[in-house]
Amino acid sequence: MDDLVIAGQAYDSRLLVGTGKFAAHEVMRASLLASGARIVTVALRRVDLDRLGEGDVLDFVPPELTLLPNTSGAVDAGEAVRLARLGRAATGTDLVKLEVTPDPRTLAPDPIETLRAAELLVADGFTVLPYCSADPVLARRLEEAGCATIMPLGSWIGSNRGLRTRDAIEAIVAGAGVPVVVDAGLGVPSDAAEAMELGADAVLVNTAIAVAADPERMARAFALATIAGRLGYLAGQATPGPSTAAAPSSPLTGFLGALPTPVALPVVGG
Ligand SMILES: CC(=O)[C@@H](O)[C@H](O)COP(=O)(O)O
Repeated sequence: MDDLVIAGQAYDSRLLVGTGKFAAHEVMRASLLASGARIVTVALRRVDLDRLGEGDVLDFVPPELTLLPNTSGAVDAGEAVRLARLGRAATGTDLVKLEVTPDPRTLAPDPIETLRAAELLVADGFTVLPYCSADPVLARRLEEAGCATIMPLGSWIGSNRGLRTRDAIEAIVAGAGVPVVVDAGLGVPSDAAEAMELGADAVLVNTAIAVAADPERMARAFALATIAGRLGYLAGQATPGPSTAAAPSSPLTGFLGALPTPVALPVVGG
């Protein structure tokens, strides 16, 4: 058993999946199932409450999965809090993925507004999972504010540029007392493995799965990569050697030294 535990709740998958950008709701549903994810995030602004039960995106999220509404589109703390409260009223969950992204070009999270919103939402009884810059000081402040996880970016949302924040993620992991979920920009399964090998507790992937030629297969690939990276981390990695010298994998001296004088091989066929 190696469950991901968030706010006292155990999940047997360390891959969280987003629901945007899929060509069709049916493809999304099949991909969610293929990913093995237990937590699925949905943008509250995409949910049409009047269409629930009539083909809204939420109708295609398998009911056994935990819904993590997000405040995507919010540009300041006030808007994020309003969206979160609407989401809670509509879905009945206290979980919220806090996103405050005022810059339309980078969708970079606003650290000050994110922290402010986190404080307000925690005080209001939410379980807050904040999307944030890869900044160990901010991560500490969010944790102190009562956030249930820290969700630093790997690279810009939707960029598929991989783990550009590797060093900062390592520093965050080293100091965090809550799960660290690397969120955004993971473009290929090996990016997820890399994040997990660094010691991240989980990863969140949306675009790379949704826009793949075969989203269902890509979802499975991310699932396996997440597991592989986690196992690699738990197994304890070897320290990299210097770039200028090899270290033989087989201890040649001991083996050759133990051999007796060469033996004459029998001649076959004449
Ligand atoms: C779906 C979500 O909530 C975001 O965190 C984001 O969209 C994920 O990033 P990628 O789309 O780059 O995977």
